[in-house]
Amino acid sequence: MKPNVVLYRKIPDDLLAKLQEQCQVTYFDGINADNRAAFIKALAEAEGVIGVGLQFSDELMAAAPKLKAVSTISVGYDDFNVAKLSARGIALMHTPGVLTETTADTIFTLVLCAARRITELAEKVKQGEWQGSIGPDWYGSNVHGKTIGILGMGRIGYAVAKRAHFGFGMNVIYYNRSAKPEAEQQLNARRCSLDELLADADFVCNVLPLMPETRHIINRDTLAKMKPSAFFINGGRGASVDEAALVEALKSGVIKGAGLDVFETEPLPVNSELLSLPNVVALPHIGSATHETRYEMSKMAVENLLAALKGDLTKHCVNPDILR
Ligand SMILES: NC(=O)C1=CN([C@@H]2O[C@H](COP(=O)(O)OP(=O)(O)OC[C@H]3O[C@@H](n4cnc5c(N)ncnc54)[C@H](O)[C@@H]3O)[C@@H](O)[C@H]2O)C=CC1
Ligand SMILES: O=C(O)C(=O)CO
Repeated sequence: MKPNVVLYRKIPDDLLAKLQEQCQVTYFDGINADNRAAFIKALAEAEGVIGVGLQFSDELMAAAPKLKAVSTISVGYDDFNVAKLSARGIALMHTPGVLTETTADTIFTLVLCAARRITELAEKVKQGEWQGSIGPDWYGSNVHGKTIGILGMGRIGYAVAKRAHFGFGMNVIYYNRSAKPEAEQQLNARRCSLDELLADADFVCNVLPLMPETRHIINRDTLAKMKPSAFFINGGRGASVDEAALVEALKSGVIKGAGLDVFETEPLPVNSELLSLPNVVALPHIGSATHETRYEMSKMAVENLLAALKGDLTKHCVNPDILR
């Protein structure tokens, strides 16, 4: 008999067909207040779950007594409690690698947009405010030749650093829990302490995964250690930043500006003070959002789930130790 699978995010038709060939699929086009009860009911028979963008709470875990594998269509897996999944022998699969370069493109775009005030000034042009030759009040800051500090020199951190080093002649420093010899050899990157990075970087760029140690790693104290001319870029997770402290730092000139793809609450509430600040570039969590990359992520997530349901945890499994 085919295993029951609950899919809670739209995926391309050919990938849905592939999933349906091997599984009995119950599909939800995202979970909201109207369909949550039906989703919870469907979980009762689910051996597999696949989707993204939903906190997989204790309530949902309890509603899924037959669960064997969860496949998130993302590389970040902070929506899941890995320890609790492992304790129940449930495999957690994710999508590393396929989104690395696309996400690095987005993050570097934020570096450029924040430094050169692209969105702010483009808006002024549209509003008819470009009435003469521009002066220093519309100038930005150089990117080339500056120092970029990468928080989290993993797959995406390295891809951002590669762009900075080869494309823009930037000096690369990084904070990571282990040394990254490849980055040091290929990009002349220097590993340093968090404090050193904050003090030296012109662009502090967060690509750390969200976990208890990294929650609010950017806060009032760490922001105060940055240069007043520096920019903070967030391409990791919103909750790595104390957003109230960031707003304060941006308003009071503790730092110069920010480029943000991720937020503590998503979608970013329309009354967020961040939106009223001219020195903030805010994107709607589009790090990996290209047609090509989102297709590859869905494909990998489907393949991951099918493999995990057959007991194959050799690829893209967060907790392969459950087999021991
Ligand atoms: N904005 C977006 O759309 C996207 C955001 N992301 C975020 O980026 C994160 C990173 O993705 P990858 O680079 O693929 O992951 P990765 O696992 O390759 O890199 C993470 C790096 O952070 C380091 N690290 C982890 N915890 C640390 C700690 N407490 N202190 C210091 N270093 C620590 C690891 O050693 C590793 O080098 C994801 O977890 C996700 O949250 C990922 C994709 C898209
Ligand atoms: O994959 C992730 O972790 C994202 O944030 C979206 O691509």
